[in-house]
Amino acid sequence: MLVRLLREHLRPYTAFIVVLLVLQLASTIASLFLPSLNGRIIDEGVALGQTRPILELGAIMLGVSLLQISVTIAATFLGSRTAASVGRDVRARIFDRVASFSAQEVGRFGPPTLISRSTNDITQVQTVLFMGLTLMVTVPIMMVGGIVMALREDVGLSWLMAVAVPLLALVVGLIIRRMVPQFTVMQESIDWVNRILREQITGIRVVRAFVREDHERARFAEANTQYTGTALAVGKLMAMVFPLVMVIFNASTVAVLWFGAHRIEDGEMQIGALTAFMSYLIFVLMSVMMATFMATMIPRAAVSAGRIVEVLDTSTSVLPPESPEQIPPGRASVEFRDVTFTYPGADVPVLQDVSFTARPGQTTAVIGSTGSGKSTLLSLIPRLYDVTQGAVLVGGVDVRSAGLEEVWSRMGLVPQKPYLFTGTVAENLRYGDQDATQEQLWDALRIAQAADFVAQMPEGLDSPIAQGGGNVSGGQRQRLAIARALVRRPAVYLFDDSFSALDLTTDARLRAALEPETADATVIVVAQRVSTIIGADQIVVLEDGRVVGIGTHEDLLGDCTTYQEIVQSQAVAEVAG
Ligand SMILES: Nc1ncnc2c1ncn2[C@@H]1O[C@H](COP(=O)(O)OP(=O)(O)OP(=O)(O)O)[C@@H](O)[C@H]1O
Repeated sequence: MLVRLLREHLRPYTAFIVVLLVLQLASTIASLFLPSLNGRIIDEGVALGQTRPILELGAIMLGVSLLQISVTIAATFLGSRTAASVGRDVRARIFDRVASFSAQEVGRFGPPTLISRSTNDITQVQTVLFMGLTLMVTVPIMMVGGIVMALREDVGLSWLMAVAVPLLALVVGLIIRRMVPQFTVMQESIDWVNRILREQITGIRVVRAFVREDHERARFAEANTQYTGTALAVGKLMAMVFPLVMVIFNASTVAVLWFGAHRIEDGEMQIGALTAFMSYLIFVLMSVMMATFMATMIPRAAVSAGRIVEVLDTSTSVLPPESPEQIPPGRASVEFRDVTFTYPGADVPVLQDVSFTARPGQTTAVIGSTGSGKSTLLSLIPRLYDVTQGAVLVGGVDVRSAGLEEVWSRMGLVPQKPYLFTGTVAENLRYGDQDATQEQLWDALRIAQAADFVAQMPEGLDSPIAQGGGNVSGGQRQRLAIARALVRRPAVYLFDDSFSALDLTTDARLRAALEPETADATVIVVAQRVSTIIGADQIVVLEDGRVVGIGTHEDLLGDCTTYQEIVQSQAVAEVAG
């Protein structure tokens, strides 16, 4: 998955990568030359007391070092730029993909994991890519070049290389093998801590109201302790790596000095060659270490790449038609034709054989006990889900045959849990229509019975709205969401239990103000309260996903037992209240 993801996203940066590889090649070759030059300065200059070779070779060394430094800087810059660009591209693709998802796909993944996949997982891949781009050439050339150059200096000491390199690879490899499973546990622990934290922050009022703070604190402490424990275990292993590596490095240096000194004594080697050999040995050991570290990061990044590709490979179940049909402009009826709907993975349909027509200029109400399928019914109209059987028609056109944008642009949806975005009141209202004037915004607010409280806000229309609408009350949020739908002036209004958080008087005033505004539109209202829908032109009564009655309030009182029961239960509740 990692290879596939990178192959797909690195293609636009091929030229960068070629330049980067050339730069790295130059940098590594330059690095490999330095110890040899240093050795020659010692042997040809210092040992013989000659200043000229020292100056000449010193100047070459300086030049090579400057070249090496500049190409390394350029290579690192290019590497980090390419990795950051790939990260940006993958993030953008995930965003586009998630934006195309229907409620079904969002529900399948869940918002938290979609967020962590587009942040944390991409960072993992980006880090490995950066390391790969900067080490890909350096490590193998350094390793092979280091061995070749060391052998060129002295073949007699090569057995030291044959011992030190595998020993280091073995030691680091063993420690890292123990670390990798801990990394997985650590990732899970972070998820756990995040999950509890998120729940506590969003549910803080419930936690306080039910005096569950101690319980929640204990729950968090448990997750926090596991995370800390894992981090400590990883830390201990990390702490072992450095001293062990240093022991191997130092022991190798001592061995080189010891055996090299004997060879110098026997006249088989020169001091400069010994220094160069030592440097090459360190080069090789360093590259082995880097390669091993890289090898540990790849499995983590591969898991992340798998999670990213899973999102990118998921197609929306709500597909746009190949040649969209046009919904006739102007007024548009909404027709349910023998609609059956089953949620993905569920055995039983939530809606069965639902048929009715909501006409322009009329208000159609949908009522039923909780869980009877009212919200589901509404969600089929703007294609948040597609019907399992039957069809939903808007303006006589099956919503699956019309363009998605066109279907959405004809609807003004006020969801059961309205969501407001971070920004100002005006910005939120203009979600309905970007070009709406201040006048139009105030009109919509007046109809939605929201003008008074917006006028009282310190900055009126420019007052800030917190994420999700956290700084306004539930009822105010509902009214702002209604105003947002009104600003759009759609052909079809869908109100999903949108009046439930309003007191009876505001509810009545709002409905009265809405009536002239929505006179030409098709209005579908889902409601729990009979008083909200009593004047509707048509009431559809749902029970367990089936239509058990259609008619006006009076008709249904006469012939629909379920409706009579609902009316009766609410009357009893009112009397009791
Ligand atoms: N995303 C989902 N996946 C699976 N089942 C779901 C999903 N959403 C709702 N359901 C189920 O579908 C049924 C109908 O739910 P729906 O929200 O449409 O009812 P409702 O009549 O609007 O209820 P309420 O008045 O409480 O809002 C319920 O039994 C619910 O458990």
